[in-house]
Amino acid sequence: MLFLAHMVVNLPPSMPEAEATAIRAKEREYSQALQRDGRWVELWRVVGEYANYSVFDVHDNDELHTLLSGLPLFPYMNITVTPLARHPSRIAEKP
Ligand SMILES: O=C(O)C[C@H]1C=CC(=O)O1
Repeated sequence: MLFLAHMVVNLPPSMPEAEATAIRAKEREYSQALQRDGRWVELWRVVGEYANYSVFDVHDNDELHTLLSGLPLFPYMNITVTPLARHPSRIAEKP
């Protein structure tokens, strides 16, 4: 199942820079592992915002929830999830 996720990151200004840097490094490692295993299919920065649009390919809602709630930045994110279905007018085929 494909899902679009909009993630907005709000790190508290009071968070020490070293802590913010460490959590961002963990987030990068976590997200790249999921990209490598094919579940995090797209990752795009929203221009001018500390936010992204991502596409996930997972088995079900529970898997997506587990994956999202495991994000190191999860406690500092607002996430909106939209389930996706194939558009009937789409030409490009993806397996
Ligand atoms: O930077 C972000 O948008 C938040 C998050 C998503 C992937 C990642 O590495 O960090």
